[in-house]
Amino acid sequence: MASRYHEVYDGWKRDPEKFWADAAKAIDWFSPFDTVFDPNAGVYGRWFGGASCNTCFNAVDRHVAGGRADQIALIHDSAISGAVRKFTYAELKREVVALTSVLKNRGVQKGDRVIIYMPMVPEAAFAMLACARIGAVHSVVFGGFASHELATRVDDARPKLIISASCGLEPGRVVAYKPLLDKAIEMSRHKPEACLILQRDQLRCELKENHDIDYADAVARERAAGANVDCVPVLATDPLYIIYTSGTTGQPKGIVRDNGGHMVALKWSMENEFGVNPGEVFWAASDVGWVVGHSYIVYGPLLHGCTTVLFEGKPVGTPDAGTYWRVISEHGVVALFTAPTAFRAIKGQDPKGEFVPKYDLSKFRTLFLAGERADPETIKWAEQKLNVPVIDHWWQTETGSPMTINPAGLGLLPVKYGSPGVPMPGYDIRVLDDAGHEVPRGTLGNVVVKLPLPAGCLPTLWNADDRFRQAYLEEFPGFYKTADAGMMDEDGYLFVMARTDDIINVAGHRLSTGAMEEVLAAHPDVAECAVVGIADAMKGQVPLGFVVLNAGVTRDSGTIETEVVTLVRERIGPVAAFKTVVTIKRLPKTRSGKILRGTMQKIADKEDWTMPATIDDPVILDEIAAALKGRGIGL
Ligand SMILES: CCC(=O)SCCNC(=O)CCNC(=O)[C@H](O)C(C)(C)COP(=O)(O)OP(=O)(O)OC[C@H]1O[C@@H](n2cnc3c(N)ncnc32)[C@H](O)[C@@H]1OP(=O)(O)O
Repeated sequence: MASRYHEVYDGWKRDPEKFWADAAKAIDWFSPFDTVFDPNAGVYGRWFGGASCNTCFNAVDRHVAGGRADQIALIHDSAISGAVRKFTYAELKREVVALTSVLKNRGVQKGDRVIIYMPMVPEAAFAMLACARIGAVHSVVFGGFASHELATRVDDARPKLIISASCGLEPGRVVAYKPLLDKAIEMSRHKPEACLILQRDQLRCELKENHDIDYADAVARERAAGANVDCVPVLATDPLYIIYTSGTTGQPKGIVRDNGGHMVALKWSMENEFGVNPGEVFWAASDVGWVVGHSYIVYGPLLHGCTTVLFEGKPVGTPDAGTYWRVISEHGVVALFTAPTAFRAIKGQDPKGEFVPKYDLSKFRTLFLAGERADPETIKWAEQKLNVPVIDHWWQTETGSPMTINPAGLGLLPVKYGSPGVPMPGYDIRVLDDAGHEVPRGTLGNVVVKLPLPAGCLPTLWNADDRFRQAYLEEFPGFYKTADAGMMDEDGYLFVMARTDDIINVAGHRLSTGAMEEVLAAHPDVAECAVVGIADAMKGQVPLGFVVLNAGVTRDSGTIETEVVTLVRERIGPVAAFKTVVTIKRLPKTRSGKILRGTMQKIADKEDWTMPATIDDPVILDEIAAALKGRGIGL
């Protein structure tokens, strides 16, 4: 089929308001919008001002009323425990209504915040939808974060209630969530009024009297009492959720997502970008704690009337490299969205793809990869083994849906390996030099988006308009700064090469090296430190720490390094994958005192580097190279 991409994209460019007004027809509004886009509202404008709506209504209730009551809405497939649970749209509604009633009875109202700190269980999705149903603002915190990170989010979001679970399941270990939650609440200045705890059989936990509520008991009580809570009308511009993402310091940024624009953008993307039809099975193998989980495990598929798969497992080891193919065949998945790391892991264990023919993948049409750079070898391997189009695409927590993709629903364009595709309607993507001038096609520069951002993107940061302006809008006036560096080719395909800030991407997880440095610096024996992201064949990048010890420290440096690694795991969490610290005598700096992290990374990655003209003492770089060689790095 010839691609309609150019026609659709040009149509958006000619008349953006018409484009979004047409897209908005796919959503059921309680009352219509006054303006499609109001440039004078908010920081850079707001979408669908004046409209009232409800995201839970569109994701659940309208499907029940509209003939999908008996269609499976959500499949929980736990490759770790072996359990599979399925919920029809009618059952999903019953679960969500009962939970909403629990929240309501605990005094949770429109505008209140609720933190959800849960493993990959269906109750995490119920919790998100229950908040949406009464207009409460949820903030899901990824389970791989430790107490300190959770506490930071508690203090910023100030939740009335926290919904959590007794434990999560990782391969070979049960992760006790409750002690992490209790410690976070102990550390935070803000204290939630109560915690609703889902007890899992693998590890039950003690509940605190007058504070912790048993999730199952509370929901069962409401169900027995015949609870019924209607969807509360909220403004299209009211926040649906806050999702925290790494900033350049230890203080994460609270990305705000509104109700109206978010629904419109996701519904459009499901059909036109992912090429999926209502009633089909869509699987995003990510975590509800990440934006992919919000957009493409929960909201996107449900808004579109699809069946979504919520998978608790890993691409390998649960139990083998055939797990993904088992899930696709067992549940009739038509499209899978995952991170390239997952495919590198599968390829590493099953290079010949011997597990693939063991399963019936006849319904499977498309593989989507995002979250980190997809290397061409991995894409080609997946194409060859699966015999379906493999679509790399690019977006951010901030945007909530793809900025660039090869749009399956509009008809695929030719694939260019190494490129995550072409800009989607709403995104006028430019590449600028550091002075803000557009560079010629094929030239590397700062990737930016001309304002306004489209429906579904963040309107601001939670309680931090100024930080939003400063972080995203000030450096290139009139544009949103993606903080990615890349280039656009003659055919309008984008190539994304690197970050322009201190964020690194570890297995698709966006992490701040600045936040890690704050942890290293907190060790009593550390005088100075630096963290850089170095290349890793499996995870794309991993962090590498350097520490300079305080004068007079006589303790064994190996012991201190182990303590530093433990500290990062305790403060940030296992997801940081922080495993290596090298003790050095001095850090290389410019004469003005700036640490030469870029040069250190190049030495560790054995890339070409030139002696920085402003370096204070060039000999230090030899010391670094020697220290790294001693650890088998940069050889
Ligand atoms: C497009 C917009 C975006 O970019 S949104 C972000 C998209 N990113 C993603 O969806 C993430 C994709 N990555 C993954 O799903 C995983 O990394 C995959 C590929 C499955 C590999 O998982 P895994 O083998 O656990 O490695 P990892 O690097 O993720 O984990 C490192 C350590 O953290 C742990 N961990 C992970 N998740 C949890 C959790 N929910 N609760 C507790 N612990 C967790 C892992 O067990 C691992 O621990 P350890 O160091 O091995 O002890």
